[in-house]
Amino acid sequence: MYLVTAEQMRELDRRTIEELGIPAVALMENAGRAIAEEVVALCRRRGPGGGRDRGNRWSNGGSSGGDGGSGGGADGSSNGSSNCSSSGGNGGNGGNGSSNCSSSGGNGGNGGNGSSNCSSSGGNGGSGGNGSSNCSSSGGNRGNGGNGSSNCSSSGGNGGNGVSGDAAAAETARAHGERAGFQVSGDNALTLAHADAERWFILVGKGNNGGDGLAAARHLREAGIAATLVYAVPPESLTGVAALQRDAAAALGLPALQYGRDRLDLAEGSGIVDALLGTGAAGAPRGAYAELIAAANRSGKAIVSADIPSGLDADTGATHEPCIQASVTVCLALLKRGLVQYPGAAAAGRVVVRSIGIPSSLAGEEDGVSAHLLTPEVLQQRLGVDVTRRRSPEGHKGTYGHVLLAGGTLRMSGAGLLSARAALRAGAGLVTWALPQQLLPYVAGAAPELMLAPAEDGGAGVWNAATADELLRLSGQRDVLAIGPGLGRFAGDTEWLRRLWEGTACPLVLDADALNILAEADYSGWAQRKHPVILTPHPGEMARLAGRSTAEVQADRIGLALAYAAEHQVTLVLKGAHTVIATSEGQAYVNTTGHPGMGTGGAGDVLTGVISGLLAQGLNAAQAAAFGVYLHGEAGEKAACERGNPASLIAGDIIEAL
Ligand SMILES: NC(=O)C1=CN([C@@H]2O[C@H](COP(=O)(O)OP(=O)(O)OC[C@H]3O[C@@H](n4cnc5c(N)ncnc54)[C@H](OP(=O)(O)O)[C@@H]3O)[C@@H](O)[C@H]2O)[C@@H](O)CC1
Ligand SMILES: [K+]
Repeated sequence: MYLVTAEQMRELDRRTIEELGIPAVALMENAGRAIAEEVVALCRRRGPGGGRDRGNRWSNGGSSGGDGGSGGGADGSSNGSSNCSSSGGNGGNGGNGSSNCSSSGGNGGNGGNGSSNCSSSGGNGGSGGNGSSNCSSSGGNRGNGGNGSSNCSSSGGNGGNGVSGDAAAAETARAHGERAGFQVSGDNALTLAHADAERWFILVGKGNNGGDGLAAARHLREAGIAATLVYAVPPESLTGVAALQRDAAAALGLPALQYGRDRLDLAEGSGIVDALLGTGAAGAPRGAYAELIAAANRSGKAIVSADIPSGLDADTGATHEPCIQASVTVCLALLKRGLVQYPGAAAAGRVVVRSIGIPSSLAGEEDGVSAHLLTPEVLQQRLGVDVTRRRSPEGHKGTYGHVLLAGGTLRMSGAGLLSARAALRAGAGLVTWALPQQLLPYVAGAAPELMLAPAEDGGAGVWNAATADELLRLSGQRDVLAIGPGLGRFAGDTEWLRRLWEGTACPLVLDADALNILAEADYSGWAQRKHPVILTPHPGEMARLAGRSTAEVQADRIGLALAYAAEHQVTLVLKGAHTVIATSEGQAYVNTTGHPGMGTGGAGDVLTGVISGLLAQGLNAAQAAAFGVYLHGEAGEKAACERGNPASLIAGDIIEAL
């Protein structure tokens, strides 16, 4: 999934409108419809008078899709493309071809062959037919969809067999005197059982984001939901397509208030659509915008944001004061970078990316588009990683490479051990841990699979500058050198690192104190390396490397990581929630795996080991960094789950979950 800046999004809008000839108002119409569908989906999830429903996950695609697994488990295995979600009940079986199944309270039916959308609310979904089929069931049992194009819905009772496009079958039925069951449904995505209990305020800004909100208001009204417009500015000040939407809403008689002129209590509604500011926002919200945002947050009502939460910097994820705290953000066309970096990711709540007619293939043609959400698809298709980690039947330990790790001191021996063990679990054929000699009696046998290479330490149990010779010799027969976990600082460490940087003919992974050494050295003057370098700083280490404050690093993680990687020709792994991987060629990947329980000592050492282990197996720097981060986060999730309470997670658990 692409991640774009506001500037890149504007360019894609422009090309869609000017080069493809798709009118701006059509895009806005689609945007409004998508927002309305997500409001309806939220209303369905929480039920009448429900709570705020704040979540935090990304999903892609159709209405109400992707709210996986609250309650029953989705049984969504299907061939082809399938989105299954289940809330309270069991998701049905996805059929062949494209299938969207959602179930709320009941059992989802079986998706049929071809394109099938099945949703079930309170009852059991039936089987989708062959061909294109939309089935929904509310309160009763769903009938079976027929062949051909079929729309079936059932409310309260048992659905009959859906009318199908198979004329011959219908004719046969008539010939046998049977009366075909007949079902007509409305627009399921905009159907809400308790619509009359809902009253939404639509906060409308001056620009196109406001236009999206106005279009959404009309669609909500179609769904039977009362929608009241709240203009932040006099409606007359809207221009262009937003003004068209204003006029359409007025012609339909949608009630409209103007902030500051009319009485308004947002707490009187059941939810709020935030269409104040989008990608055209500049700086902190001003005047009526700021006051409306603060009032919306105070109201305690669910907020659905159009495109981005108003008050968020769409590029960096920084939040201005005030910034909307959304339950759901309906991100339009392509995922904005600011929605995947904290604190923006928290302000956005659950992010749903909805297509509005801007082809994502246009993004692929743009040189400037350089960031992606790190998903299994991106790993496989963009980075060419075999995510199955398949082993060759003919393979042996020599096939999977040899890691040399330099780290650990008497007081920080565990960091080296964790890193070395993680390299083994990542699949490296062999791992040699080079360590100060004094450590040997304490760690020998701690991990029998490891090879140990004691370095002369003069009895002090710490590293010294003279060990560079031994490391250079050892690295000659190894596939990767990782330096840093538990390394500590020592006299002459800058020169020591320079010799290893310049003298090793294999990829280099630098972490922890190796990064601190680098931060103090002017390493741009060191000889250029033929083999790649991966740096794995946490925000504090990144701040030292870049000569910034930690707050500055966190304020624009993607931008800074990209700039640093390009300037220093390294692959950079900027750790933290939603770790950023930036390559020297200008590609950034934002990780989607991980768990708050991973904030524990040694987790970073484990990551260094995993990345090194992957490099040893022949992955290139971008592949190893990205896949390593992904696997590390996934293992953390699994380990946190196994522990029961994430606070109990320790770094060793992550290794065991790999
Ligand atoms: N282009 C398209 O075809 C499509 C675009 N789409 C949608 O459009 C959105 C982008 O729309 P946009 O460019 O009109 O900007 P937007 O964020 O609505 O508002 C800018 C206005 O707000 C004002 N303003 C700015 N900063 C402010 C502040 N800090 N505090 C207060 N006011 C501030 C500023 O007014 P000014 O101060 O300049 O008078 C300016 O006029 C995008 O996110 C998506 O939702 C979709 O429909 C798909 C098709
Ligand atoms: K918004």
